[in-house]
Amino acid sequence: MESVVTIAEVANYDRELARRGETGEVIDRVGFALAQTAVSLLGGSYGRRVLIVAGRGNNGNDGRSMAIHLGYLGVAVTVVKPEELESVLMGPSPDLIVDAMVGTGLSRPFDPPKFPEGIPVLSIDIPSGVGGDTGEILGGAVRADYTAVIGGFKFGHLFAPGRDYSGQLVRVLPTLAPAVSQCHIVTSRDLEAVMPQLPSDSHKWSASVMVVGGSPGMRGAASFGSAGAMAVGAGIVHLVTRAEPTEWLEHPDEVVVDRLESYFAEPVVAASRRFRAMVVGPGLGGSLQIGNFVRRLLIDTDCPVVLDADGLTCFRDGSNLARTLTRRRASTVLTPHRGEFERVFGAIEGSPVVACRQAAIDLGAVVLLKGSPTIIADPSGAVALSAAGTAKLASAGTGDVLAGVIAGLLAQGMSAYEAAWVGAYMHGAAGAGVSTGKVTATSLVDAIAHYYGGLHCVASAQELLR
Ligand SMILES: NC(=O)C1=CN([C@@H]2O[C@H](COP(=O)(O)OP(=O)(O)OC[C@H]3O[C@@H](n4cnc5c(N)ncnc54)[C@H](O)[C@@H]3O)[C@@H](O)[C@H]2O)[C@@H](O)CC1
Repeated sequence: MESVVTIAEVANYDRELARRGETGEVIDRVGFALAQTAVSLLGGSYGRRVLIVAGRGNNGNDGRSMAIHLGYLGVAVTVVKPEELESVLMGPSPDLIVDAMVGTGLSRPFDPPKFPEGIPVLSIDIPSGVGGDTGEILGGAVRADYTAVIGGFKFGHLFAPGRDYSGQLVRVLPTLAPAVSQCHIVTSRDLEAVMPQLPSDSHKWSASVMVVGGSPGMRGAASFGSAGAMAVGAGIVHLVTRAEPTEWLEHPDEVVVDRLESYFAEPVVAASRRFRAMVVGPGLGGSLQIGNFVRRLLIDTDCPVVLDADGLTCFRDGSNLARTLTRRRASTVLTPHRGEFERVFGAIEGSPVVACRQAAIDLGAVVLLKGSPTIIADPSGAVALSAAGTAKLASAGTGDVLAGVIAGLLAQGMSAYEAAWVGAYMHGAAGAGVSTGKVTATSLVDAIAHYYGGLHCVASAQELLR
């Protein structure tokens, strides 16, 4: 996984470089790498003009170092302070403008100078004016066509609106990142490394999933949860539901439907002993009686649970949920979208990463906050971000599919944290690959099955070669 660093981590790292007397040497390496990046963007150096707008801190120093290396490469470079920009723009037009005004040291609202239209802009590290920890714009910000990310990604590259100001991200010296980072962005390579391998003598109960959801008139959500689990290799899925039998006539035969006669938890707890993972909540409804039913399931069952939708929001405050989860004997993954998260934990002020991590620590459970990117927090403090996906995924039933996918992976023995970040990435990447205008839950299930199949082949081949 690629690391994502906080501004405090970068500042500590920079202080450590200064203490060791290595700042100058590092800035020289950064300048060299930035010059190479610019030349590659310009398609050469001969006859190219670059204008660098440099501030007073190390972001500006990166720009000044870049200027020296561009000069060695034969590029005509001009370095100006932000306040001098207007006067140099009277002369010949540059082929590239470099924004080296403020990087991670942004400390007050920024007033961006006006750049001429039609000339590409490369920001160093992060566009000036974008908050590194949140992606918020402080005052105004530079709209970059490219951002040369130095060392680790910053949250501001990944969260809107900063993401939309960053343009195309280009990595520069990726190893130049603080070793302490607890946050990573998931890539497809990470999935190949952790795909579960079921033993050759496995049978359908080796990866069995129970979905508890659906209610009269609310059949779809639980059905999509079941299909999601099947798509990633669950051997058998039992759906336990209060929905009317007539609502199941068109249900796929692979899923066994068990009718729940009342919201009395004991029979479900007894039946759950045969299963390796559960999804609790999609389409279940939100009455007090259902709240008590869900609480009993969480306390009395022994297999990992994905708590989704109504299963989550029947806990109207986080402390009640925390009390219940401290009595659980197995792992739990919570999968709220922002509205559900705020209903249970209160409004998110500032960084959603900080809020999600705190919720995971407080609950001792994995919390997956759906969004762009999706944040997956482990109680240890580790955080993964999944930026895979597309706005087309915002359609009814896709969240239920995700809950089922995570349960399918849990049933194959993955840890709660791994199953959550793998599930989130697979869900987003498969959805992005759907070629139709809108991703329906049904088309998403097919795409995930296809994606999972491809990954599984790679993982099996690697296993054979070991
Ligand atoms: N580990 C890393 O990631 C490394 C980072 N380096 C660079 O160092 C940068 C951080 O350097 P600094 O900590 O010196 O901080 P910056 O250079 O990003 O910003 C600090 C300077 O900007 C001014 N400033 C702050 N807010 C402003 C605003 N709104 N309007 C105008 N001026 C403003 C401050 O007065 C100060 O002069 C990174 O973004 C990166 O470019 C590299 O040079 C070395 C390694």
